Amino acid sequence: MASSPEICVFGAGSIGCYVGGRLAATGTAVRFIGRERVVSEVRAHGLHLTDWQDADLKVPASDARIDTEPEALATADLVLVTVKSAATEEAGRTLASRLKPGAIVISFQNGLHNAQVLRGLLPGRTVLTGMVPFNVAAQGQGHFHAGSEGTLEVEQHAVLAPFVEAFNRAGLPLKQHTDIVAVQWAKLLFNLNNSLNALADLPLKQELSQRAWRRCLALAQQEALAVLGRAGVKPAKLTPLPPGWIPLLLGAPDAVFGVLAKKMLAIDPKARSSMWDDLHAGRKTEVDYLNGEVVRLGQQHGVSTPVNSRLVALIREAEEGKRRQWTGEALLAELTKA
Ligand SMILES: NC(=O)C1=CN([C@@H]2O[C@H](COP(=O)(O)OP(=O)(O)OC[C@H]3O[C@@H](n4cnc5c(N)ncnc54)[C@H](OP(=O)(O)O)[C@@H]3O)[C@@H](O)[C@H]2O)C=CC1
Ligand SMILES: CC(C)(CO)C(=O)C(=O)O
Repeated sequence: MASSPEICVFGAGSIGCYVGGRLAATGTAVRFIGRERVVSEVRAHGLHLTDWQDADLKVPASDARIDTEPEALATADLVLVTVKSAATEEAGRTLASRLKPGAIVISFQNGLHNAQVLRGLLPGRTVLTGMVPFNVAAQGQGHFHAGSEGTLEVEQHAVLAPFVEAFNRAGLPLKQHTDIVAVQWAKLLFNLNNSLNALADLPLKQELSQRAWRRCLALAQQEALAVLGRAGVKPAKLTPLPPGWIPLLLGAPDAVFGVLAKKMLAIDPKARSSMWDDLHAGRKTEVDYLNGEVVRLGQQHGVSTPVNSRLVALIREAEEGKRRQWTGEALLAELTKA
């Protein structure tokens, strides 16, 4: 490896442009592979990366190395896979014939099995699971804004050593974990809100400020926690409260929640879930990889999961263009009769 490593982002969208953009803006050699729409946007405007605190970084268009062709994979020391879950298999096939010897891969995706899918297609390679806790919204003209807090997490491994400094410089330190499955499940418990946020058609802050929507999330999480309990999986504690207590907090009246859960509501007022982004753009969502995982694990362990099953069905309906206008109260009634 050259003294300063080269990083390639595969799937230049919200997460890829934000994480890769911050690395590029702070002196790391980063190349991006994405679709034509994003490629022409970044070639025209460069990248502008901001966050909910005071980060404000830029990569001028002349320095933004982005292409639709995957040539950059041949020289990368580290590849960050940031496509949506349904695109992971195709990504793996593209990486397989192009990665240089010794290149490592991190899946910075939601869901549970993306790294496993990549490993299956990349035998002999080191593929690590990563987790992005914060929200990133594409604002247009190459501007990507992180609207909530959190630290990048990744499966602990010695191969990460040459890259640690680059992530530190970017202000995105990598927190390494020995039990990444527990971290993934803890994140998935939060991602059960992605489907609710998409059905609510509201910014996250507004949705989570309403008790009825929070009670829907509490139902989905309680169901998931029961399944995890039966399966013997203990989700990691990513917040001051352990995962088992969060449904209780979610059920609190608005005024109490506003005081006790200040951090949970510290979200950019315009931020929405990545599943809302997908529905809004007419794309298939990741619901099968989120609520669908609860349903599958429930089936394996004989635990019924009517709430998450119903949410999967409602999102599938919305994907097919049969989107209903839900209030939190109406959805809560629908889920409690499930
Ligand atoms: N956005 C967020 O706030 C967060 C997202 N996540 C997770 O991170 C992952 C990425 O999400 P996000 O950044 O929002 O997704 P985006 O859809 O914004 O970005 C992914 C990009 O990759 C492109 N892509 C897919 N396949 C290829 C390919 N073969 N070659 C080139 N480009 C490709 C997609 O194009 P196309 O659409 O045409 O396929 C899309 O432009 C997901 O798993 C998501 O759940 C995690 C935390 C927060
Ligand atoms: C950060 C969070 C939980 C909400 O934006 C997310 O992971 C997503 O939108 O997919």
